Amino acid sequence: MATAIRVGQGYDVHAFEDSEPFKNHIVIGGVRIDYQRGLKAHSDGDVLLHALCDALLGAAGLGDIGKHFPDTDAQYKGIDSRELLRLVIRKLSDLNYQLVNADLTIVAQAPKMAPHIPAMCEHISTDCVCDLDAINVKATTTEKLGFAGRKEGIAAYATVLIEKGTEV
Ligand SMILES: Nc1ccn([C@@H]2O[C@H](COP(=O)(O)O)[C@@H](O)[C@H]2O)c(=O)n1
Ligand SMILES: C[C@@]1(CO)OP(=O)(O)OP(=O)(O)OC[C@H]1O
Repeated sequence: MATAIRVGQGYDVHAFEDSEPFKNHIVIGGVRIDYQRGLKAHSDGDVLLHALCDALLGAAGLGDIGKHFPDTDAQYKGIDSRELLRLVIRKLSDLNYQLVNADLTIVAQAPKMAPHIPAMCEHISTDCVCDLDAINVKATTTEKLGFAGRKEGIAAYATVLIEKGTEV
């Protein structure tokens, strides 16, 4: 039995928005966080899960999230991004890939992410069908610099390792 391992990286940004349905809360890592603004998106705007989906798809050589779930398709309007993550995991599983670990970074001046990180890790490990300690979520400000520092939006980075068992 030989094991193939592959790395993937993902990056996503969503801008803050004040109109319905993006008011008063954001969703990050599947956690709803009360906030004075929302994140503009076709889906629920979960920038962290979008970066993770891109990293997983990239690692498997499957393109990116927009290729599989176009933002012009009405079936994804307002969708819970955890559903997209589970669909991505199924695509990898069909190719006999599984997640080894994911290291994720949220770039946001506000709101404070730290209290919500344990719940994010729980959601992601459940959806990725992996151990909790395979998922690491971090947050950082940009010391008020750039679009994130001006609170114009939130960015997220994801790095993943996936493995595939192959018969030899
Ligand atoms: N939106 C954020 C940003 C950061 N944190 C936590 O604060 C710590 C310090 O952030 P710096 O940008 O000053 O390095 C960081 O380690 C995070 O734990 C946060 O919770 N939410
Ligand atoms: C998730 C999708 C699909 O609803 O839309 P958005 O929520 O706008 O997110 P984005 O990261 O811009 O691109 C991926 C899209 O295809």
